Amino acid sequence: MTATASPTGPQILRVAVIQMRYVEDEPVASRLRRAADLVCSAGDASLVVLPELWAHGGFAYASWARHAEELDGALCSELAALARRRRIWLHGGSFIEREAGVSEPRLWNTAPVFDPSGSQCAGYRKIHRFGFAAGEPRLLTAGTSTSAFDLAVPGSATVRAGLSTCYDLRFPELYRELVDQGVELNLVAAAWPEARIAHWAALGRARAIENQTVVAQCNLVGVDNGVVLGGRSQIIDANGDVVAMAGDSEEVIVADVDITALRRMRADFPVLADRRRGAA
Ligand SMILES: O=C(O)CCC(=O)C(=O)O
Repeated sequence: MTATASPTGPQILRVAVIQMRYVEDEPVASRLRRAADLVCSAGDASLVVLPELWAHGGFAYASWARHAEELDGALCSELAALARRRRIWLHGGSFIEREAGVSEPRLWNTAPVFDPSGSQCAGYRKIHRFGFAAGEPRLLTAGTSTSAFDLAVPGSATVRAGLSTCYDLRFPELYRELVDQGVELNLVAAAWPEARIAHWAALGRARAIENQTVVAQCNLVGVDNGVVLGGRSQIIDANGDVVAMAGDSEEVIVADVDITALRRMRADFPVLADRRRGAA
């Protein structure tokens, strides 16, 4: 969190969302260099978010097994070093994770998060796999647990962030679980196609409004295995207002998220307290 906060003033978290271009024939190492340059271009943002499978391809099914890495592999090590060098919280988007230490390893679509010391402070394996009978359900194992972590910066608020990936956005019950864990900020990494970009925009606002959380959605642009990726990354406040939005090219969007305003809004309009579980 960049934050300037005094004990009585607003507590502000500066969030940068890296809407990266996916280039099909680019080597993974070059994608990593470009991602690092984009992260460095995010200025003094305290939290930087990368998209889903920006290094391994959201629809590059044929090369997933070849590119898959273990949690302590080269990709995560580079991201950890980057977080440490920049002294930022870095959401690494996601990568194809290979199970360690077995002869027939499972693969997951895994989102790693690093704290400013470079330690991995959270990880999330995508629960809802996209592609129906093909794609992710055929090649990947589904995650089985939600993931949230506390972003803490001396002199400012501690904010609990929840992790989800792309297709997860269509499943509101996941976000209810996260809000029950105290989540105030949802980070969504995606490789969301242009064909359904209206859903991406609307679902992000719906998740923000119904859970009274800030939502930061980070998408790719470019073409992957014939799928045009739609961009339109957005940062939405807990009232459902879009405070930053990208277009359909590579760009970095930044917003100052006001944690004090989020808490005040929840106190003044306490919808979540009126939930009637099992009775509705
Ligand atoms: O739900 C959608 O329309 C897109 C989801 C997707 O592309 C994904 O989860 O990779």
